[in-house]
Amino acid sequence: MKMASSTLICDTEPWKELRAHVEDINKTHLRDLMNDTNRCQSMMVEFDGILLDYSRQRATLDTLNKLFNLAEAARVKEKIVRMFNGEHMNSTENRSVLHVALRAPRDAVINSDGKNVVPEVWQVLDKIRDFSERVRNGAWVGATGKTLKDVVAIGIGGSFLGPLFVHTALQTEVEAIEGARGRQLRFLANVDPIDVARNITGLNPETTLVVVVSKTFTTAETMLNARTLREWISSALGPQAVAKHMVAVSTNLKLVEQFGIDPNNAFAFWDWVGGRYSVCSAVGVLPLSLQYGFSIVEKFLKGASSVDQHFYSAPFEKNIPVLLGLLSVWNVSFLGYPARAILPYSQALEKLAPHIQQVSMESNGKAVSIDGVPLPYETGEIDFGEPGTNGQHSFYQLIHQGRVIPCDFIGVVKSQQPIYLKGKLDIDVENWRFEISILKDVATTPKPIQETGIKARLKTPTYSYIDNRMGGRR
Ligand SMILES: O=P(O)(O)OC[C@H]1O[C@H](O)[C@H](O)[C@@H](O)[C@@H]1O
Repeated sequence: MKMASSTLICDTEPWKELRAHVEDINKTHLRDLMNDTNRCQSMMVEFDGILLDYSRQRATLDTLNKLFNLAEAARVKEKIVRMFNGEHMNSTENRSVLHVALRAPRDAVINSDGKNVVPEVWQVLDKIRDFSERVRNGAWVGATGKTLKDVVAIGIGGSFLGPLFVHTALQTEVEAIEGARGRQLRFLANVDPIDVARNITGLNPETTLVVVVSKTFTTAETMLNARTLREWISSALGPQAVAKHMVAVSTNLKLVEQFGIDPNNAFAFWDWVGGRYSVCSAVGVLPLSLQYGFSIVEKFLKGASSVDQHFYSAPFEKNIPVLLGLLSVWNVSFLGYPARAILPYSQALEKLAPHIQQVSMESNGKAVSIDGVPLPYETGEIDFGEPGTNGQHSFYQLIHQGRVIPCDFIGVVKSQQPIYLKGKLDIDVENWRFEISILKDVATTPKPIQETGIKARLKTPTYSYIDNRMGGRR
């Protein structure tokens, strides 16, 4: 089914069918849905060590089919292809949307405006590899000849949250710990002087490298913080020290130069990268390579590229990003649940929720269609979250008491870190068991995770034990 660009999606048949279908779903109970083995087995998808189990969504296989019809009406597949082909999907700015090119293999061909952008991407990645190695092995030194062992990355929004998330996830990873030995990476985002004070406390300008990260190089908070740290360096070491102690990441190399940073020490990215999707550009790769070494960050890029390929080629029934997107639309625009809780049972994923908050809430939740027509329905969810164990002793109470909030439980099968009390189960297994036990009223018994060979599991129970109709647990 085709949709004229000015037609609102809510005027299409698939949308109307889903609207009518809400009634059917309201008559069902998750306990009964969970008794349907065929349904539950069909609602598990695995890719590259990630298992998505969405059997606890308030949805049937019929709901899914209707959502796939909606995706067809919205021409999702066609849009994915157009995006990867570098078409100007960003119609308001008339630009390509090509963050996928940032992690494409060296020999890939991805065109934007008739030019293959992959060689440029790799030129910058090679430059980062070279620069970060020189800083890390002491070939590049500060103004007084000392090795630069600490990095302060200044940036806000997309120039902050993605890199912070990955940094937090790597901090306890065994190989990354080795790469980071003797080094510190800090992030300065807030214009509040307290954030400046916190970030320079304990650092010596002589051994500190400042990375100013800003797509536009005009963001008020970032520029003020950049001037503040420029002053911190030059008042301690003299103005000529800035060249050795400050580098930049930006699409606006002219403004970088005007600020006083040598353009040779600027790491470019491109206007076809949305700020919130820029973690795989120099925005994330430079500070993270300085801290952990390029080879570790390259693994992160490879992982992202692998999910890109999955998103591009997997049929929608097996496509994890597409399924999660469609279920969000179902929950928000049809079932009327405004929020989504992101609940990783892993402290390493502590900063996932703030990152997703920007990626999701700055992208979705629009009041108008792409053609500027006001929308008569709600879009986009309110994302929030914390590591699950901590959330259990905080905001879960409200959820237990009957407010329906779709929850994404993220379990990790093998923790980055061993437990210290010998003879106990691995801590993530404990958490997973807890999750299984709280779902016991509705769950068919999941296979023990040790047997699945899966690295991570993402569950998306819409109401699970949360719904009062289940009788509640607490
Ligand atoms: O990277 P910058 O140009 O400094 O922008 C930082 C942030 O600025 C604004 O808030 C935009 O809405 C964000 O998407 C962006 O990430």
